[in-house]
Amino acid sequence: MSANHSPAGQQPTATYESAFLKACRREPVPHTPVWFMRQAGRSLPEYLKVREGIPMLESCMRPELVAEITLQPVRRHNVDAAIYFSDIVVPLKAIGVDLDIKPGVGPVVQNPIRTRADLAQLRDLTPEDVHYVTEAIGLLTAELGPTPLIGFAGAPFTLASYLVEGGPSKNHEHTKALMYGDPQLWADLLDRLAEITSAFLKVQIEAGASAVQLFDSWVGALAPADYRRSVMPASTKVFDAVAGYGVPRIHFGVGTGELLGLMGEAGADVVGVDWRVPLDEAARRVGPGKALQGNLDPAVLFSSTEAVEAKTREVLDAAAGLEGHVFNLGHGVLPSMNPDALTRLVEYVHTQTAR
Ligand SMILES: Cc1c2[nH]c(c1CCC(=O)O)Cc1[nH]c(c(CCC(=O)O)c1C)Cc1[nH]c(c(CCC(=O)O)c1C)Cc1[nH]c(c(C)c1CCC(=O)O)C2
Repeated sequence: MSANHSPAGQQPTATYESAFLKACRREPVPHTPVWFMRQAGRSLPEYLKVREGIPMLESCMRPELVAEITLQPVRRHNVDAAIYFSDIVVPLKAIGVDLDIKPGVGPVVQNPIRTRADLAQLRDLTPEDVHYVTEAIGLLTAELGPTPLIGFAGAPFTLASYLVEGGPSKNHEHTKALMYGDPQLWADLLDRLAEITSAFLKVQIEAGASAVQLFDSWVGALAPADYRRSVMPASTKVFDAVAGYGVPRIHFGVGTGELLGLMGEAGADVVGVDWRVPLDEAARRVGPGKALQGNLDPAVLFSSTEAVEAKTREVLDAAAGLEGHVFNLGHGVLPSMNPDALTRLVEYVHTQTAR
C-alpha cells in the first residue's frame, strides 16, 4: 500500500473518496451519486456501432472491446460509477456450460440442469478461465481515473433459474419444482453456484473493481419463507466470501419488496430497490446500517423532461432521511430509451443534491 492508495485495498485514494463509494459507506457526500443498471448497451449508438457483427458472448471475452463499452456511458452521461460490461452467464460459459445469449431472448442453455448427474456441468471456476476479465479490468482502472468500477455477478437463484429452465422463464416452473421437490439437490446446486459466483467476484475485485453487485433479478418470484430457507444460505455464502476485501457489496432484485429485509441480512452493504417501494419505506424494511440504491421507474424516462424531473424529485425526497443513497433506476436501462434523457437525469440529480 502506497501513500495515494486507500486502506481498503488496491484503489487510489481519489477513488476511495468518490461520491459513489462514500454513499455506499454511508458517509457524507458532495452530491448524490448516480449510475444506471445496464447503462452500457443498446440504448447507445456508439455501442451498436462497436458491437456490429460480434455476438454478445464473444464481445464479453475481448478485453479492449469490454473496456471501450464500459467507458461509453461514463463519457456520455457523467455517471459516478462504471459497471463492468459482461453478462451474468459469462462465468458459466467460462467453465464450459453449453449456452448462448440469443438476441431479443436472453440466455439459452443447451442441457438444462434437473438431475444430480447434471450437476457435473458445474466445475470450479479458476482465474485462468476468465483471464479476459482480469485484462479488461486492468485496462479500465488505468482509463477510469477516480471513477469507481463496479464488478458484478448473477446470484445463485437467478443463475439457477436459467440453468434449470434452460432459458428465460415467466413462472419458473422447473426451478420451483426442483426447489420444492428435491431440496437436497437444490441446495447442492445453489451451493455450487455460490462457489462459482464467489470465485468470479474475487477475480473482479483482485483485478481492481471497487464495489460488487449481486444481481438476483428474478428472486422476487419467491415468498420470504422460501427465500430464507432455500436461497439465502447460498447468497450469504457469496457475500461472506468477499467480505474480507472491504469493498461495498450491493444486492439487487426485481419485485423484492417483501424480501428487502432478508436481502440486506444476507450480507449486503447496499440494498437495491425497484420502483414499487418508496425508499423511506424500503429503509424501514431494510433496517439501520445499510445504504439503499434506486429507484426511479425506468419507464418514466419515456415521458417528458418535466415528468422525469417530478418523479426524480419524489425519489430524492423519499431518500432525504437515508444514511446513504445511490441514485439508480428501479431496473435496467431499456434499449429503446433516449440516451439524452439519461444524461439530463444525471445532471438533474447532481444539481438538485449538490451540498
Ligand atoms: C437477468 C440478467 C441477464 N444479464 C444480466 C442480468 C441481471 C440484470 C437485470 O436484471 O437486468 C446482467 C447484465 N447483462 C449486461 C449487463 C451490462 C452491464 C451494464 O449494466 O451496463 C449486465 C449488468 C449486458 C447485456 N446482456 C444482454 C445484452 C443484450 C445483448 C446485446 O446487446 O446484443 C446486454 C447489453 C443479454 C441478456 N442477458 C440477460 C438478458 C435478460 C438479456 C437480454 C436479452 C435481450 O433482450 O436481447 C440475462
